Amino acid sequence: MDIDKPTLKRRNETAPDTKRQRPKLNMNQAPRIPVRSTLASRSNRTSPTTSTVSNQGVPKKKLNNQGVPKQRLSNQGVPTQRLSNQGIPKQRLSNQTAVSSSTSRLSSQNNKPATSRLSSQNNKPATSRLSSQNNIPATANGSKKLVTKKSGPEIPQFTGDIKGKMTYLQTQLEDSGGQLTDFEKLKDDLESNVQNSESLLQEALQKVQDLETTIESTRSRHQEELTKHQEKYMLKNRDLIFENDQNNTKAKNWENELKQIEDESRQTFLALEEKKRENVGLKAALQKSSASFTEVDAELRVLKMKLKSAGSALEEHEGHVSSLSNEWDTKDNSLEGLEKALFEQEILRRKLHNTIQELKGNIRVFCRVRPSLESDSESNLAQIRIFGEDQEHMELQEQVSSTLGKSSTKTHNFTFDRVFSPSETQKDCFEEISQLVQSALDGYNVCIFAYGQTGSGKTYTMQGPNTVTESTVGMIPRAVQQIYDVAQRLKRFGWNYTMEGQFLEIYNETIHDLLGDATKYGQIKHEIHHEKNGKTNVSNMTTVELDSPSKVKMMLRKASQNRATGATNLNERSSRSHSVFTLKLIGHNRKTDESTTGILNLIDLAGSERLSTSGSVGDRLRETQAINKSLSCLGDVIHALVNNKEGGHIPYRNSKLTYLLRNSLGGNCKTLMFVNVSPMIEHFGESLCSLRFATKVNSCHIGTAKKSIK
Ligand SMILES: Nc1ncnc2c1ncn2[C@@H]1O[C@H](COP(=O)(O)OP(=O)(O)OP(=O)(O)O)[C@@H](O)[C@H]1O
Repeated sequence: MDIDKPTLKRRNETAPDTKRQRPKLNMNQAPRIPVRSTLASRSNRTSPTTSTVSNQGVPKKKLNNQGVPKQRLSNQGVPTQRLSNQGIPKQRLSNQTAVSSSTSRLSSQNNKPATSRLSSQNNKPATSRLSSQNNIPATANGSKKLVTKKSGPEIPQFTGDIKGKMTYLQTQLEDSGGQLTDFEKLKDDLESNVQNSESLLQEALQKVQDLETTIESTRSRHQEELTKHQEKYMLKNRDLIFENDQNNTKAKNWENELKQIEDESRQTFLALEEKKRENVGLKAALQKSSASFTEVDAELRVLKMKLKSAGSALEEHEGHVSSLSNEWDTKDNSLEGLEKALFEQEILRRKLHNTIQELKGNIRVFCRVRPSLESDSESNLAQIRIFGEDQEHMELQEQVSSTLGKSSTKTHNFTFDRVFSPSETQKDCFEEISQLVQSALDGYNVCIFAYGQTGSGKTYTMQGPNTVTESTVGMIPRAVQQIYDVAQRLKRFGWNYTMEGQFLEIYNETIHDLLGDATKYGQIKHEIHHEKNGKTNVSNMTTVELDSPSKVKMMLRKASQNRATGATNLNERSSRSHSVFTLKLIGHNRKTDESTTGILNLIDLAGSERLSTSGSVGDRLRETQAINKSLSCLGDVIHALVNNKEGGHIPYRNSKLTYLLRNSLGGNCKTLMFVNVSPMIEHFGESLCSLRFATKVNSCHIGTAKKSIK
């Protein structure tokens, strides 16, 4: 092996005396990493994408413990594995080959060969330096002979001088020790170089990162600006389109206007032409007119004269009108006087009317015989004769046979206030009772009720038939209509009336509200209360303000729907309850400040047939018993009123009906009873019973009615 070969590697292998050849590395001249070129290469590598950059802009996978990318370090000439712990493994540093390669790599960073650099530090070529340090003569000199060994340093062969050999080896060992120290120093230098390089690298990375951030922010700013410019451009574009549209519309409008103006000017021109022609005509007419003006002037003068004479005639007429006006004033005064007199007359009429009513008696009985119906047979008609000056008598003939079988005619005579024949109409009946309705308006308590057997015509009389017409309408609607009419008439005398209506039925001694909810019958209790001022109230009742006659129709319809009806063998539509319609009339006279409250009760009693003829059983039997009881109580009350001694007991409380009518029967009240009878012979017995009951009532003279005035 040639130890003079100028490479460190060879020198190490041959292990020559390197004591004085130790490479002296000047730290100031330590190899440096050209920052600029590294940065350039880094930026070239990192710039295409930001996705490989970690938070700090350095790809994570490439960072070792000290944050230095392994690959990059190796690129800079320092192997990655050698940088563990302090960057350079000791075992390799002891190996000169490793140092040599490291040095050569470091030299390559300075673009210089390692050997030449080391040589330059000593200003000598390395090989020559080493050979000079060894002071060993080259083989060519032949003074010393070197033995070449493959492993370990070559030892010169001394032929007999062992001591000299030892000294030589000693010297060489010392040299090797010194060389080792140099290498260790070199290693330290290299390590510090590596550290410097790392810090430089860190700096460079930081700068790269900063640059990347700057690039990123610049890019996003540019992007933003670009977006802004684009938006601005779009808005501007839109505005321009809009402006363009508007301009187009304007241009179109101007075009239309221009056209219109053209048309107008053409028309104006034509009109002007026409006017010109007219003007010529007018000029001609003016000439004509001025000629006739003279004639008109003369005529005007004549007319003025006529007007003068008409003025004097008008003055004359005005005088006449003034005298007529005076006459009118006088008549107006007398009209006022007449109205006053009429008002007084009305008061007098009321007084007389009620005096007559009182004279007629406060309880009156009318009998009404209904006509035979299609369902009745002609041959079964009873012999009934009505006669008397006021149609007040009636005679019923009955064929009786004696116990011996001899047949004879028995006559039954009755007298009432009025007997209505089957041919008499609803209107005829109402004429008679309208006087009592008037009394209710005057502030009296009036009670009109219909009594009779089932099917005798009570409901027909009080309300009318099922399908009602103007001629068949019953007493209740007629009474309400009359009250409306009279109330209207009385307005001129200062009277103002309000009307309230209630409709109830007494079924099996229980009160039901016929204007209420029929499904709640039995759930709501109705109590009768009599106040000290003579008023009667029933609790929980529906009260309807009757401000128009049509409301009465509605009310009657609802009541007839609610009314309990049941079939018996006497009448297909038999009312099994008493129905009581109560009309409260409250009047006030603003002229005299007089107030009145009248009550009109219109009652349709339940059928009065006897138990034996009704053929009722079960529920119907109980109904009939309740009806008969209340009707007999009514008879008892009337009987007691007839025989009334001052403070005598009147059994009003014995039935709901009599208790309800306490203030409408007797004392201050006017009572009218319709006794309805059937013309049929088969009902003869029941008719006789009804007529006898009515006679009993008719014989009563119950006190003197008193008006309710405040
Ligand atoms: N004056 C009359 N003119 C014509 N038809 C009448 C007259 N009076 C009664 N009627 C008819 O006789 C039938 C029985 O009359 P209504 O129902 O009025 O008897 P009622 O006494 O009220 O019987 P109930 O006690 O069952 O109520 C009905 O069809 C009715 O139209």
